Amino acid sequence: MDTYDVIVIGAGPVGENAADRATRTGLSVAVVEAELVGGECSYWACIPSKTLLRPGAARAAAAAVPGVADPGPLDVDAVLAWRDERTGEGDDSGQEAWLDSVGITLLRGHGRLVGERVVEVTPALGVDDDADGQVRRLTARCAVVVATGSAPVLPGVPGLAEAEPWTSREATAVESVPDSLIVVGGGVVGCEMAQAYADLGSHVTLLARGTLLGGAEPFAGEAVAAALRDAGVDVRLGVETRAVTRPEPGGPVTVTVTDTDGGGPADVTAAELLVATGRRPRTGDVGLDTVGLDPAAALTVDDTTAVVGAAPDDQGRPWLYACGDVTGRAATTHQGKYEARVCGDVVATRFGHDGARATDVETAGDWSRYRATADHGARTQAVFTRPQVAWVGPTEAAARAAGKDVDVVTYELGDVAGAGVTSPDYAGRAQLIVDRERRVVVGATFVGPEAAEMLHAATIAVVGEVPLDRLWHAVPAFPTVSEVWLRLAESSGL
Ligand SMILES: Cc1cc2nc3c(=O)[nH]c(=O)nc-3n(C[C@H](O)[C@H](O)[C@H](O)COP(=O)(O)OP(=O)(O)OC[C@H]3O[C@@H](n4cnc5c(N)ncnc54)[C@H](O)[C@@H]3O)c2cc1C
Ligand SMILES: NC(=O)c1ccc[n+]([C@@H]2O[C@H](COP(=O)([O-])OP(=O)(O)OC[C@H]3O[C@@H](n4cnc5c(N)ncnc54)[C@H](O)[C@@H]3O)[C@@H](O)[C@H]2O)c1
Repeated sequence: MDTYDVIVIGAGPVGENAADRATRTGLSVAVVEAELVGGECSYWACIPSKTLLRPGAARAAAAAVPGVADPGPLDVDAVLAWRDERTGEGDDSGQEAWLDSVGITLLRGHGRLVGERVVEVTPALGVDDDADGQVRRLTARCAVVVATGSAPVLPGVPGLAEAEPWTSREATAVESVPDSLIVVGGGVVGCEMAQAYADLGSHVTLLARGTLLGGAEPFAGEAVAAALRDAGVDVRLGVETRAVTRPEPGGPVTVTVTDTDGGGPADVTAAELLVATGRRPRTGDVGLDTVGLDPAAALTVDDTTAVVGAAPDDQGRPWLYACGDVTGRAATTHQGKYEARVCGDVVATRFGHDGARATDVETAGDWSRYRATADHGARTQAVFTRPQVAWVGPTEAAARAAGKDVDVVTYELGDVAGAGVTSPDYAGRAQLIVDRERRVVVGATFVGPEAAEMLHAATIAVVGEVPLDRLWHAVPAFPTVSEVWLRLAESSGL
């Protein structure tokens, strides 16, 4: 039996980071990966989707400025080639070399708990495993970290599974762009992919059962819906998908919808269908039942990333940890990697060779490196549509639902001097949610060109709980769009 101090199941961005931090006090760490080191994010999610979106954004930015020649349509082959270059065409040898360089052992195969601190690795389909097809048993002296990510959810619509729709994997790995595409789901994947495929020349129909980007402020989804329509996307809000038919495999596909208020039915036909109706934590085949946990549920963790409900080791220390999509806390790479840094540091300190510091974890405060506190009030998200949407902390509705007494301050980005010199038709909106009593920013949303780049200032204000009176002294440069901070402060009474 192979023994390591720490075993991480899943070498996505989150597992890699947890493993890296856990090595820092001298612990030996192995990661088990069933597919590609780098996970969903590197090959089928963040990186390919952003490379598919960036050329359209760059073209639009150029077209919005007087004096720049019409950039014309995108060169689709060149866009796909850039996507391939950025994703390494599914070659993870670079990431494998990085693991090696930081002293982490990679074991290829499917990892599954078979008891307390014992992990079985079985050969995974299509993976060149390290044990010649043999099952290996590994023991963790200290801790096991589950970082197995999430998988797309297909709703139980009649005919949908038989139609073999795309999930985000097929949409981001596409080799030729279909003439027309139906997207079911108005969340982040649905909106970003509708944008990308419209940019790439496909006729896109976006079917959303509610509004767009339901997790964001309503004005954000409204702005994205309007802009997608301007870009030629047929955006249908408030429609329920009832049935799907695809008579010939690979042939045209028809989706039957009804209005959620009772209208319809109506048919929409296209060359391809993408289903983007959410993801669920990948917990089903990780052996959670062998350690007394529910394999059908997300792995609930406390702020040290220890799994809630797992029995501690014989010294009373938590041995099972989880971070990233599998916890159901947040489903973004940056938030997952933040949890991974906390997880790795907790494990390294609790079990590391400098045992004298182990109590640091127990005595640490909320904003120490040993607590994933930002997961609660300071989660960030950026959506790379046009306009971009970026937010930190709760929306106004979520803040009020949580019983917070807040003021809401908004300002149109187009009215800021920096906007006028960025492009003549620059438009967007910034909104702050301000705790009325403490006069600190608890949430912020930006909608507009490159809004994602404006987010971090707000994140610092929220995490730092910077009072508005002090923010007043953070002077934005002229003429930048960030001058909106000054206008927002004025609007809040300064
Ligand atoms: C289309 C799309 C675009 C996205 N764009 C962004 C973006 O721009 N920015 C952003 O922050 N987030 C984005 N996300 C979300 C982001 O991809 C995820 O939050 C992130 O990948 C989560 O990382 P993870 O390591 O938890 O999981 P994953 O990236 O899913 O990695 C988990 C790894 O575990 C492996 N694994 C699973 N089970 C086992 C097992 N039993 N044994 C061994 N290995 C196993 C998997 O093979 C995988 O490599 C996007 C998601 C999608 C779908
Ligand atoms: N830029 C980014 O950070 C980025 C990009 C893409 C994805 N992601 C992450 O990936 C995760 C998954 O994205 P997603 O868009 O699949 O999920 P999501 O939860 O953001 O959106 C799913 C959408 O599908 C709708 N839906 C659910 N069931 C449906 C049904 N039966 N019929 C029609 N619509 C239905 C929901 O109402 C919702 O609007 C998100 O949590 C997101 O954080 C992040």
